[in-house]
Amino acid sequence: MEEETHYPADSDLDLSFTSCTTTTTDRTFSARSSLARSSLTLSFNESRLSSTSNPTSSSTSIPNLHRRAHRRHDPNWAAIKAATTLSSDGALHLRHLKLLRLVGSGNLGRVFLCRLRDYDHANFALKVVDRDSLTSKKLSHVQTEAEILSSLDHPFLPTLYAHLEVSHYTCLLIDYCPNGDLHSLLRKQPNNRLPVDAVRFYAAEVLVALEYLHALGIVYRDLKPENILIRENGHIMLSDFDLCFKSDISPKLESRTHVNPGTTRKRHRRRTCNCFDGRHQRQETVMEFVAEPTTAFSRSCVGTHEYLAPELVSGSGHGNGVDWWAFGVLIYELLSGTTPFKGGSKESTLRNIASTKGVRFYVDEREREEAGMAEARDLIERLLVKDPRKRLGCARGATDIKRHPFFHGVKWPLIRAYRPPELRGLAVKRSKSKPHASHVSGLSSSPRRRRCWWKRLCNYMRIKGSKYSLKSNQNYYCYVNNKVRKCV
Ligand SMILES: Nc1ncnc2c1ncn2[C@@H]1O[C@H](COP(=O)(O)OP(=O)(O)OP(=O)(O)O)[C@@H](O)[C@H]1O
Repeated sequence: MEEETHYPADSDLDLSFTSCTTTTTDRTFSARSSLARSSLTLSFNESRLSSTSNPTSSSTSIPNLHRRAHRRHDPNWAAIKAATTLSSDGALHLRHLKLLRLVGSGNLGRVFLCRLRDYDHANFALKVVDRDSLTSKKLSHVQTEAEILSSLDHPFLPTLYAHLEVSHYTCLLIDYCPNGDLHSLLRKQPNNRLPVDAVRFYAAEVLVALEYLHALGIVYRDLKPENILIRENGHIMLSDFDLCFKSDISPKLESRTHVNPGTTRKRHRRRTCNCFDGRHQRQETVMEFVAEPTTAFSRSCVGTHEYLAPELVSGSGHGNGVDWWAFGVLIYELLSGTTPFKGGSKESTLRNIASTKGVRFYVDEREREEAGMAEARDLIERLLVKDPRKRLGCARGATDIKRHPFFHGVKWPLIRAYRPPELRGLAVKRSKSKPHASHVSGLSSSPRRRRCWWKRLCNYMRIKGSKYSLKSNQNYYCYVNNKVRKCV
């Protein structure tokens, strides 16, 4: 079926943004919005980003992001560049876009799927905000979102292709995510929960995105599955930056000493004797880059009830620790289908968060045995520490969290190349280039799973009657090495 399209002219904005919604889209949207949890804002003394745009003037602009390193091969930029080359003033205008359908609405505005008029192969999302219908506080949220979007350059965060100020509308052109959000995806899974491997994949990507935001001094403050969108390639894109808080950061290099019994590295090495077993251990001093806004401070109570950190609920002031708390709630929800402090009402949820009671897990035996579950529970317990000073991530940020055993084996620099999980209701378009050999999950396979693979491989070799017989003291890697040597 052909999609209904509408070509907006800069002069007929009111018509363009109200006439192209189809009944189907409305149905999809209302189903999603009834389940999604809304964010709250209770501002006491907000320090907001200063606005650079003039909201009354009509203007069009394209941020100069395409010069940035990781955008060089982005086909969407190529399409935008082609469209603007033909434009008389070299800028992108609303008339260059055709709106295909409404994909969702939020507190601030509506989001449309759109394409460039003359370059049909690239999809974009256009967030349209009617400034006339917003209060001054919501207007400041729009400005915050626009400014933060324009400063981002990361694969797990949106790219702002254009920021159009036309009449009383603010339009932000960003990447379109056809796979919806993680909240809707979770609801499509058996028992509303994801397997541990899939949780590790999404958690690792969110962690890297938060690390990047924190390095820019941005505290996200609205982490929840509804704000984690899934791109066409199955990787994530954090969205919704209107509740962010920007602080000054002072990146520093910190030295950390860690004990490594089997290290062969020569750098900064010192030998110590273990008092308990008398064995020699090596102490390594590693220099680490820490760029977390650990001194950021805001008193506003913003976020979504079930994801609010205790210091947000009490209004005692907060920093980047609220994101690490929400990160713990997120992992809990992805694993169990519910949030850890959820009560019968919003008030009782807030009471549970503010109480001294710790996190409790309700998992059945089968789930308890799932490889990685124990590590996941340990990580959650360390993140959901009510005192932010003792919470994992609050002292040195993502660096400490990445080191937790739940993420053991994840090769962080290769995170973009990991194969996304295959889940019910998720249609992932595989890239032509070969993805990294291991899925994030496969890297930290349990000894039980490795034994299982090993057994299967032995059976297979027996059936094939291979001349490369496997002895029980050989492992798979020895086998592969032998085979390679013989081939040579
Ligand atoms: N880039 C995108 N691709 C696909 N869908 C999107 C995109 N951005 C937003 N959406 C969808 O549009 C809806 C509203 O978007 P968004 O949350 O950004 O609006 P908002 O006004 O900031 O909402 P909120 O009430 O959460 O502040 C959401 O359901 C979201 O899933």
